[in-house]
Amino acid sequence: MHWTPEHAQPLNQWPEQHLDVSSTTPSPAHKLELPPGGRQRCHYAWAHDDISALTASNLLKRYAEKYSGVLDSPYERPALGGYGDAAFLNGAKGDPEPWPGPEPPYPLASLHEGLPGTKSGSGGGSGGLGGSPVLAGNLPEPLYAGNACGGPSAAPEYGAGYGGGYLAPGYCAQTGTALPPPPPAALLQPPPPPGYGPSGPLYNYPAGGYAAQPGYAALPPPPAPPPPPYLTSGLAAPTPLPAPAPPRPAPTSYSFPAAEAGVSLKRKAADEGAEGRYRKYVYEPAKAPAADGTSYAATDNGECRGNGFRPKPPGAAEEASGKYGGGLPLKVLGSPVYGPQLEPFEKFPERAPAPRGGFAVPPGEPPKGVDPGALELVTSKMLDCGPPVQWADVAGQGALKAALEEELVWPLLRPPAYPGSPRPPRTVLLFGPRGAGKALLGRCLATQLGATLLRLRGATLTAPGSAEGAHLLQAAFAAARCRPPSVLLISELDALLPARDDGVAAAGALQAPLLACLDGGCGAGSDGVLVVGTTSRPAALDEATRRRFALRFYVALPDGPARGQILQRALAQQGCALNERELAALVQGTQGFSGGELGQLCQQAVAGAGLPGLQRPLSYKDLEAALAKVGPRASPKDLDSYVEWDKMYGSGH
Ligand SMILES: Nc1ncnc2c1ncn2[C@@H]1O[C@H](COP(=O)(O)OP(=O)(O)OP(=O)(O)O)[C@@H](O)[C@H]1O
Ligand SMILES: [Mg+2]
Repeated sequence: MHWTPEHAQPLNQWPEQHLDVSSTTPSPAHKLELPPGGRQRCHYAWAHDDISALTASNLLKRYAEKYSGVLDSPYERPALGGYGDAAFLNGAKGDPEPWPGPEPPYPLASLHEGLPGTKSGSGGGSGGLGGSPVLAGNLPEPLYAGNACGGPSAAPEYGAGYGGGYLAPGYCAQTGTALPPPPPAALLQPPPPPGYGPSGPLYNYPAGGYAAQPGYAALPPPPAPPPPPYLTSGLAAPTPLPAPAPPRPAPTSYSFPAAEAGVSLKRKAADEGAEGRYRKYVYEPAKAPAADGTSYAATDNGECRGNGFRPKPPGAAEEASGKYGGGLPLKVLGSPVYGPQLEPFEKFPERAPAPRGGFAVPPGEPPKGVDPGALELVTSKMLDCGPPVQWADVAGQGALKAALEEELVWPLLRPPAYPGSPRPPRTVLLFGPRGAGKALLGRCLATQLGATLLRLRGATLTAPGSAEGAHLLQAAFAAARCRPPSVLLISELDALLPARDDGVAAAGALQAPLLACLDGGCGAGSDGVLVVGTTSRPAALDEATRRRFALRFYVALPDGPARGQILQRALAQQGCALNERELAALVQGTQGFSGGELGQLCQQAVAGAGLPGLQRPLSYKDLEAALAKVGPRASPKDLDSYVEWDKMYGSGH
């Protein structure tokens, strides 16, 4: 058949002039899946009118020579009638059946071979997608793992720089090197007929393309570039890309970001810190105190002119020993402090707890109405001289730590902006599951405020009966008030209140003295005293008690990374170091555990291993065995109730 220019009529006249071609070779841009059912005469729309007649006839001749065998290939093709002409010829209009069954589409490359930009000689490995972006767009992803050409719409041989010309397999955009400017697309590829845009499938291949075809898996290496004659003259043949890198093996191990080298996380944290709310909390090792010692005004005797809370005096040595009877401070006991958190948290210059013993009630008149014996008891038994707790010692809880710092610590440390300016909050309620870290955060607040910490437990106060308990409570508030700054941490606050669920007043309910002290009774003014109440039963608090706490924060269970950090630290204390895969499995297996329960798990593992004195480090098996005995206490229903309570009464964060 001789192609003549009138064949290349504008497409809108095409229906009147469709062509009967003796050759069954489709124009490359209109390569159709020949319908199954044997050899058929096909009608093709030739719609390009830009290549010269000579070129076209050369092309035709070549196609005819090269592809005359195609129709003898073994694939069964459905009868052409299976696709209405309109459907067949205007694939975008019709919706022909997707190619049936597993039968693979015949190897495309052999059909595209000999096309401009393709290699000469025998059909190379398939997988080269025809140049037509639409054709390519609907076929399986190119099988090259490292295909530099992007998704399926770009032929895996050349990048877009070639405008999707007919490309032999194996050429990819030289992303690094500049390709010669692409030849005018019209030269390389006849424009698709109207209605076939790159977006609309020209041939309605199944959207997901075809399943990877057998035999396609191991593609032969990309063939050599086609000799120049097949490329529009003047274009240098693109240099072949090196064989694509083999796909990377899936990562076998799980690495806790916080467990990574602090540097990388710090860099990451710094990046994360660059924007967003936690900008100022980018984790940094403690900085040396500023030359003048503090970043806020302090009276000459080192007392902070703020709200009675005192910054750490410049250069004050960290108290070496702590509540652990001369043991190493908390930080040293475990593995190095938690690596920078996932939500990094800036540390204030590390603060030492108030000097030990400095809490003795000043000589002279004990505060009025306070039982001296109780006072003595409180200051000796309830004073917490534990090691300082820095923000980084609390794993996870990034948002909560930010809220505590911004809404509590800073306002308390900052001197009043002006006389009569609103007083910062002096009471905060931390609620959440047992062992979630509420008391730990209370201790952290005392460290950040440079305050002395007095710890009370609701159960301890109610045990000796309400009268005794009331004296202890009043003495605690009085002691805190006569030695500011101090933090009064009252755990299990709910134990002080009448048990609301059964309506019967709990023995020793101390609600009245509690509310009186929270209202400023029990001793001198409450400047310089922060009361931190914690409870795992917030619903037991009645409205009167709830309202006494200006801030109420939910302390949730640790998430995966936080659990990993707590486990790593607890295991380090047992001389146990799991590999990342084991650690990941353990983190996965301790979903719903609180920090306290993770600690119990490790202790159970030690006990279970029957290792008096730990002759050998704990193994993963010991921990697995312990998992059978220690489980999370908080049920999903409990967790939901915390979230509900937080929504209703929480300060949010
Ligand atoms: N986020 C955390 N990071 C590090 N350690 C934690 C964390 N949460 C809990 N722990 C550890 O778990 C143990 C229990 O923590 P804590 O006493 O603060 O829990 P709690 O919420 O006060 O429990 P309860 O409700 O029983 O009083 C402590 O040893 C603490 O160090
Ligand atoms: Mg507690």
